[in-house]
Amino acid sequence: MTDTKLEVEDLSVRFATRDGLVDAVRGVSFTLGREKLAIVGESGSGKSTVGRTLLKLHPASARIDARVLRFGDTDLLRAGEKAMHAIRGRRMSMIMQDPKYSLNPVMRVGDQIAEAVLAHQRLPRAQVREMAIAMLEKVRIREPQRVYDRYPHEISGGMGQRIMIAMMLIPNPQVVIADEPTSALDVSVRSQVLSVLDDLVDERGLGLLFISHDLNLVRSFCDRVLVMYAGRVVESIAAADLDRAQHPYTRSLLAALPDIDHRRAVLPVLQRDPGWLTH
Ligand SMILES: Nc1ncnc2c1ncn2[C@@H]1O[C@H](COP(=O)(O)OP(=O)(O)OP(=O)(O)O)[C@@H](O)[C@H]1O
Repeated sequence: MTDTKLEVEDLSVRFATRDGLVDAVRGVSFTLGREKLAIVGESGSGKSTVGRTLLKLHPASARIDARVLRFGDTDLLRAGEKAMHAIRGRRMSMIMQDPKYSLNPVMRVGDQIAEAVLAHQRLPRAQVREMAIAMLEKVRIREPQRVYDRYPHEISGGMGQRIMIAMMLIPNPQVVIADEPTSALDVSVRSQVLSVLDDLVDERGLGLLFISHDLNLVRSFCDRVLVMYAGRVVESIAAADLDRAQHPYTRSLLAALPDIDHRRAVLPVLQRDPGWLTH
């Protein structure tokens, strides 16, 4: 791993709710360099809260504490709204699960990319169109000239997700947070989106924080894995070493994965241990 882009030390996020305080993230530490770092864990373990906190997209009810929360040379803890506005979507971007909610349904996809280009630089109309088409090619969309004129409902989920990635790339971000970017896609298009993300890390040298509940997927796609349980990182491990994971929670997640070669009459049930929180 080279050049640290994100540094997180002892991050805690607590929400004030009507039913009391919720400790969503507890003492999480990690760094992100030029790599694909996964955060895995079951629903409610705090993965998305970590991602949103880095962009300070948390609701007002959240209380954020950390010893270090740094993006490049910016101290995110002290960064005000103006500084965050300059970072969000420019230097650090987020890809959400479902592109349908992010694309404008009444605007042609090419025009949406062109608008994103124009938001960052002033260029003549024809050149903007050329750039938008080049971005579509970059995310491996075939017949980009035709796709340019389509509306979001006329394209597939996988194509929509790649269009979102194309838009996100325009300002050349250093860090991308992808929150379950492929869970709404079927398996055949999932690999197209993953290979586009893979190229970005290789070619542009960006850092990818890949949030997922799918241990099998991150095992083959990511370089390192943080396993979260009830707000804590219980294990941090190279993806290639997952089979040698030490923590009982990681081991039970692995044991619960379906195995096509060994059918089981009874599916394993994950047995929880209160001691996991103190490991
Ligand atoms: N705005 C909020 N107000 C109150 N509690 C919240 C808020 N956002 C998240 N939480 C709580 O924080 C905890 C962590 O939620 P988070 O969404 O980060 O988990 P997750 O691991 O990303 O789950 P999922 O995979 O379902 O998205 C949960 O208990 C959730 O209910």
